[in-house]
Formats: sequence, structure tokens, C-alpha cells
Amino acid sequence: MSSPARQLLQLISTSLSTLETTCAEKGFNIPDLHTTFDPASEAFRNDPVAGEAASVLGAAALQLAAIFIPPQVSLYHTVAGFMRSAAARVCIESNVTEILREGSPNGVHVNEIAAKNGRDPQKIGRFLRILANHHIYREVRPNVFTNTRISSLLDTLKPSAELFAHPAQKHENTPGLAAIACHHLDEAFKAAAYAWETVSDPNMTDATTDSPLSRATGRKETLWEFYQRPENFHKYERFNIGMRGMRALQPGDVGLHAFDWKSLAKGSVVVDVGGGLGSVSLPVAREYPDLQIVVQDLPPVIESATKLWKKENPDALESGRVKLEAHDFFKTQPHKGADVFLLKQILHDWPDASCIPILRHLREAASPTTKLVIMDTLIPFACHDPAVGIGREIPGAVPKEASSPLLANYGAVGEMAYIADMTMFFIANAQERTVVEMDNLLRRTGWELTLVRRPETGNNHFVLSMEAIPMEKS
Ligand SMILES: C[S@@+](CC[C@H](N)C(=O)[O-])C[C@H]1O[C@@H](n2cnc3c(N)ncnc32)[C@H](O)[C@@H]1O
Repeated sequence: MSSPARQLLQLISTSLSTLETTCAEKGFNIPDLHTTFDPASEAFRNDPVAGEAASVLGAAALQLAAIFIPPQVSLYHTVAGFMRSAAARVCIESNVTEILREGSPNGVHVNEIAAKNGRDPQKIGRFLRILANHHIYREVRPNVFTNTRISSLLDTLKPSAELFAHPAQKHENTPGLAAIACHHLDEAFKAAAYAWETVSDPNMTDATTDSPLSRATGRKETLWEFYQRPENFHKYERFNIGMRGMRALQPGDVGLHAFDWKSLAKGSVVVDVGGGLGSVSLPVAREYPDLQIVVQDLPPVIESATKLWKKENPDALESGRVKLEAHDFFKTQPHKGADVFLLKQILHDWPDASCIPILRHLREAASPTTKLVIMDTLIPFACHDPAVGIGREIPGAVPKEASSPLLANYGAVGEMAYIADMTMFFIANAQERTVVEMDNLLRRTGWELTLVRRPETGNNHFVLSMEAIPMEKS
């Protein structure tokens, strides 16, 4: 039997061959770390063979690194992770990625970066260098940096002069990934610093107002109350733009694959509950113009959504086939007997005690044929899942697992699921759920989980979709 390191090396070698052959056959490019990110360069991940090979390759490479990097250095990748977070925030807020995009492709000197963003050149160089160690930016010559495929994800695609002239509008009309990164590096980062103080407090409860964010701000309020305070409203807008930016973190257009939309009859009613700006409803409305869609959210979000829809799909609003509606999901649902109630990344924002009324209001409004579609993360174990706990067969309930010596969940390749889970704790005292936890929650509120739709590539637990139907009332 060869050593674990040899087995991992073998997995890397065979996966790379599979990836190269599949990409050559199907016309995909293998990404180049030194070129700019482009969604098309991620296309290969939607191919089951190429996507699986890339996941195995990444998981094996990370595990091999854990064997050979000195353990104290590996430990400090985590212990000092906050330093990289802080460096990333400085670079995003001071528009470094945009400055590098506009500069020479051979690199931009820190003095030139500083001349544009007004920061200290030496400090900017130090922040860029710690990120360059992780291939976010690249130091091509001493103190001269370029973007990489990873840092270019942070590009708002706006001229830097416009960003400096209108800093408050930085994220408006952008792809949104910089916006969601700023949300994590601001609200979530500051809250995270209080995780221990929160969990070690003997008076801590399961209420959403008992979050580390509340402790950081000194106010017992929900995330949404925090956002609706006038001084934080720009953060709410940034968060909403960021929710659309999440698409860049997911393969393809997940909303279109979340449900068999074409199975719905003409005129069927879909209610996107807590739909935000319409990250799912926008593509679904475009692709399935025969559906009646209602996007519900809190009044300030509906105001922002109206502006966006008027720009992106004015016909849908004018014809009345899409309605943007202020509605509090803790109150009675007005659309009785809707064909689909959609909850995308809503339940993960709330502890169970708050999810129960949200789900019960939908159950009360449901007809016997209503489908509840939930898009959220399902947390896999970091070990083999023995598939016990649900007590009945639900297609897709158990994730595809990687084989030994890899971690069954493909390790940090699938880390976005766990990042989402931690974020929910920090900002809302909430959580992503395992499939058993989700099933229990649904059954307590009169819903029966019938299907888990997982993307075909092996490592994807992050924002998948589930279907539930009303349980007969006993
Ligand atoms: C994580 S975001 C998800 C947005 C959208 N579903 C998406 O995936 O893009 C949660 C949404 O819930 C909304 N929300 C929070 N409390 C609400 C309430 N009581 N009633 C309705 N919407 C609410 C927020 O404004 C926000 O848009």
C-alpha cells in the first residue's frame, strides 16, 4: 500500500489527465491563474466529469499541502486568517483591483497605486504581499503588483476615477461580488470577533437578537433592524447587491435549475418570499414569461428592487405578470394556494424558533398541490455520512462523497457551505442545517421534504434546492 502522500499525488495526476482530456474534447479552457476571471472560464465545472476531476484535484492538493507545510504554518493560516481578511478589506475599499486593471499588464508599482488611492504606498505593498502569498494578487517585481484570476473577481468593472468621485455608489450596477465580500469583511468580520464572548455568556439565548453582531454593536436587534437604521442603510443596499453577486460563487444560474419551472402550467403563481432584488425571479421571469411571479420583501428592499426591475425587465412589471410587494413573512401570507412558494436563503437567516412562524404562514396559505421550494445550503459532515436520521428515502438527501484518503466532503474545496454557516451564526445567531435538521424543521411546520436537488458536480452543497409538499393535517 503506498503512502497517503503518494495516493494523493496519484489522484492529482489522474484527475489532471481526466480534466485535460475532457476540456480538450468539449472545448473548455483550463483556467489560468494569471488571467482575468471570466464566468465563461468556469464553464468546465458544469460538466460532471471535468467538475468532479477539478474537485478531486483541489481536495487532494490541499490535503497534500497539509501534510508537507509545517504544522505551525498550517495552523497560522487559520489563526491569522483575520489578517488576510483585513488586508483584503483595505484593498477592496481603496479600489486596488480597479487600479491594477487600468495599469500596465506588466504590473503597477505601489507608488503609482498610492498616487491614485491616496494611501501609504508601503502599507499598500504589505497588504498586497500577504495576499500574493495566497495567489490573490501577484508581485511580479519588487513592489510591483498585478491582478490574478482571484483578485479580478473583486473588480466592480467601473473606472477607478468614478469610484473615487462617487464612493457611496461604488457597488451600484456592478456584478456584486465585491459587494458581498465587503459585507463579509465588515458586518460579519466585526461580529466574528465576538463569537467566543457570545457563546460563553451564560445568559445567551437562541434568539436572533443574541448574535455576535448584536454584541459587537451593543444593540439587541435583528440583522434587519440593524440594516434599517439610517446610518446602516448603505450597508443594506450593499448586501442586496451582494446577494445577486452570489451568482458568481455558484455554478451556472442556480435559480433556473432549482425547480422544474417548465412543469408549471401557464399562469401558475410563484411567490418569491423574502426575494430580495429578485436574484432567482429575474432569470425565471425572463426564461418563463408565462408565469405570474410575486417578489415579496421588506419595503426598502422592494423600493430598490423596483428600480432594478424597471431597468432589467420593465415589461414584466408593466404587464403585471411580475409584482413587487412589501410583505413581512412573519405575517399571514396573502397569496393563498400559490403553486410555488420559494424561500431562497431565508431559513438560514433565522434560528428554528423564528423559522417556525415563517413556514407555518406558508403552510396555512398552501393548497394541497402547492410546492415549497427551499434554496439553501445543506451542511455535510466532514466524514462519511451513514445516512441515518431521516428514517425514509428522500432522493438526493445524501451527498456524493469523495473516496478515501480524501475527506468525504472534499474538504476545503466545498468550504463555502461552512463559511455560510459561520456567517449566519455571526450576524443572526442562525445556521445552515444538515438534511436531518431541515427535515425536522419542515415536519414541525406541516411540510414534508420530498426531494433534494444537488448539482451534478461532487462537492456542491452550497445553495442547492429542496422541494417539500404540505403534509396532511392530522
Ligand atoms: C439572505 S437575503 C435573501 C434574498 C433573496 N431571497 C436572494 O436569495 O437573493 C434575505 C432577505 O430576507 C429579507 N427579509 C428579512 N426579514 C424579512 C421579513 N420579516 N419579511 C420579508 N422579508 C424579510 C431581507 O430584506 C433580505 O432581502
